[in-house]
Amino acid sequence: MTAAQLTSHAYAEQFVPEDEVVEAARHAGTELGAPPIGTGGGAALRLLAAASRAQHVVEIGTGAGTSGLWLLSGMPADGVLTTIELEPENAARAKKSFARAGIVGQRTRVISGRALDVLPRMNDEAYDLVHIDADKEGYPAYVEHAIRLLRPGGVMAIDNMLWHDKVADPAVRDTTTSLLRDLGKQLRDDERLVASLLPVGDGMLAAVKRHTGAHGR
Ligand SMILES: C[S@@+](CC[C@H](N)C(=O)[O-])C[C@H]1O[C@@H](n2cnc3c(N)ncnc32)[C@H](O)[C@@H]1O
Repeated sequence: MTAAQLTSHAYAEQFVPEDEVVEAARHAGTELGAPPIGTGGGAALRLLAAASRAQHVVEIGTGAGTSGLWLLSGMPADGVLTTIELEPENAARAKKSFARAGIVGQRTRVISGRALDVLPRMNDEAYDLVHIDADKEGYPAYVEHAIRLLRPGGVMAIDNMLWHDKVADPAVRDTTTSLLRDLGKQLRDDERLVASLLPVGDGMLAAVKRHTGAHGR
């Protein structure tokens, strides 16, 4: 990247400012070792939630609640976020983040547990948006659950799909980078989806689940 491109990228990342509750959640996430979504990624999540009028949202990987706060700010006022988190300490901090933001209790369900234990209990085609931001080795399985959970026209958002600039470099072939590179291409070519890799934050792959039979090409 040229210096001008770097400046534009940094400008875009900070374009939508975060409020102080989001900032505090982001710092808490970093301290807890649960890397929070950045401001650019958060603003993109808010956009996707608003554009899809996401009433029912699932998140895999709550952290300290940074991405959840962004999602909630784009959802309708009575929308419900169900977010799954392995570490009880992170889940507790996320609940605090949501309370600090004045989110009423009925709007969030923070489920403590392993995503692959929780997801199979969730209903098919009952959700408008699924955000995936947890352990990378779980991503292929989370994606399949997300496609099952989404209504036709629903949106999937997957964080870290550029994986610290390693995915774009074909010479980098460690396990996580290869997994994310392969997964991105697989989703790009998946007939069930309309996908785009957005260069916000660490890379957000966003995809809409097609209506059956609507290939539109
Ligand atoms: C990158 S952080 C999530 C950051 C969060 N989305 C945010 O913006 O603040 C990943 C989170 O996924 C959680 N996690 C890791 N493996 C998990 C699993 N198998 N099931 C559920 N959560 C998991 C971690 O404990 C961690 O809090």
